[in-house]
Amino acid sequence: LWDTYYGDMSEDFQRSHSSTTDAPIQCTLKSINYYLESMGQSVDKYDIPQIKQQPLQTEPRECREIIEEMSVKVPAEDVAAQSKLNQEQAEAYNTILQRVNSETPGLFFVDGPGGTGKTFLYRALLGKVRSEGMIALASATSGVAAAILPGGRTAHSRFAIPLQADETTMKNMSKQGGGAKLIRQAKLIIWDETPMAKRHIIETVDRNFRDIMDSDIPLGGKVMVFGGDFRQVLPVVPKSTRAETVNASLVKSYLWPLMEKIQLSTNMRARADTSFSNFLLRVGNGEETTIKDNLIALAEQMIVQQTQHGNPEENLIREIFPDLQQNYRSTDYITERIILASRNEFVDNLNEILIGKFPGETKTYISFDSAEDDTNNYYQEEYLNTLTPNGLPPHRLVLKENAPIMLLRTLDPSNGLCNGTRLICRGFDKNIIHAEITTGQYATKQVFIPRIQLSPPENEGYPFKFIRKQFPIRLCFAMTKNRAQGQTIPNVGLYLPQHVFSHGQLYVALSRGISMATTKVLVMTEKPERYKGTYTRNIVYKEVLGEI
Ligand SMILES: Nc1ncnc2c1ncn2[C@@H]1O[C@H](COP(=O)(O)OP(=O)(O)OP(=O)(O)O)[C@@H](O)[C@H]1O
Repeated sequence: LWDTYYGDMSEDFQRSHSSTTDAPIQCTLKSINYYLESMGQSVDKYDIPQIKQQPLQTEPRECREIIEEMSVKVPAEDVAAQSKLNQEQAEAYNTILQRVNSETPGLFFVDGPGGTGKTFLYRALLGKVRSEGMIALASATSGVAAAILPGGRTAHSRFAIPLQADETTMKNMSKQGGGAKLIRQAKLIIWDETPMAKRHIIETVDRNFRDIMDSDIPLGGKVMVFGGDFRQVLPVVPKSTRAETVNASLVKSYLWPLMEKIQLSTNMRARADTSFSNFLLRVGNGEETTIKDNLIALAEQMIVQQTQHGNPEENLIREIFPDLQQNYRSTDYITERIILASRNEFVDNLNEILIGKFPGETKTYISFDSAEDDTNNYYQEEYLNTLTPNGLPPHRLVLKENAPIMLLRTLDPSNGLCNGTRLICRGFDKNIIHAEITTGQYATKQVFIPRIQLSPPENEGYPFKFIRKQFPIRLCFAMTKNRAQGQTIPNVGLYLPQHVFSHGQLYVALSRGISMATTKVLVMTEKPERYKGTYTRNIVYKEVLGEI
């Protein structure tokens, strides 16, 4: 890639440094390194020319990590948030800030059901600490949750966590490097969505912080705020049993009893509809009355009625995307609604119906698929085209201008392009798609998405290395429930052709919404005999919640 694209990548630098041959190379390498570092990588890991060390300067230059952190802007709304905190949030805010100001260790876990304002609290804290000239680090388990926090990074890139961390993983960050210096200087560190991370990962960070801080105190004695909601998605352990999932959870870590628990309980998202927020809490805690097999009743107001004729999906689509033909150009209309389903095949089907209804000219991008090391040509391209492994875009990507899409890879986290970021298509070129970010702090930012090579995760179980060259995006009128975690979406449709099958799925989906009136559920499973009303399954691993 370096040899092929050096000419293009260095064009600007060649113009401004025409007198030397080395300067354009060094500038190009530094510019590539800038992007690699934001993804926890660096040029020295690749077999290309290397960045030369600068001759010693009289004034020692601050490292990139600290310069970058000190330049994170504090949004005015985060400063304003400090005066809007509800009583529970204000108590949490004061307790945490007291530790920051007195420079005493603090190991907290902010627990609160979806919508209780955990993110709101983090943003108020980050705003306060940063506006006083101190360093506060924001991280989250997923890219989307990280992108909601100003200066947020995924915990993996922020703490340089190896992909395969386990009980024995020790050092992941050099003690002398910029990352370690940043940790030492940080007065506050936030890690949102911790319940989604495997405990081994958090324990690896603990070992590393102790090493960096030369301290035996948990997390090196930093003021560390973990937070999240165990009622929502737990760590994903492929093909695991319930006991294995529970064992991978933070509640089973030696760190858990050491954390000071802070509880938030007022649902700020659905504060205008208390019967909805109380219902959500009962669903999340597994306290909603069941009739049998974990079946719970849903309020009639939320049910999408099925007519005898026609597609049931059509009724759900009409409820969530009313008057699509008149509203499709409105960014607010598109971002304020979503249909959630549990499986990719359901999501694909709904997206296909909706893009068909969406006004405008169709643009289709066909992927180029190949199987690496398939010297005998066992796997024909036509066969590869039919595969759509988890997390990969389809072979035929059908789009329209103004249609909603979701990014499937982290391309540039410092500019809001994370795995899971929602966008709207604005224009199409042969090898580039012009889009606008619609979620998080980068909303309204115009970006370009390139066509890239993608492979499924190794545990997808293909006997060959599958490579698809395609734009790393999917349509996003509908998406899987787990992807919606952390987001507030005013009009939520829930598509249930079958019952949910794992912990927290029903709750994550329902708790994205703000009221019963704007949350619609299409239940297509058989009605239980002798019971009136509509029922669906709610699965809650109470053994995890019991530890809180
Ligand atoms: N004190 C507050 N005043 C006004 N609005 C608030 C307050 N706290 C939270 N909100 C609003 O309530 C909604 C939900 O808050 P937030 O996203 O912070 O909840 P959360 O606990 O992080 O939810 P989830 O677990 O689903 O990610 C947001 O729209 C947020 O702006």
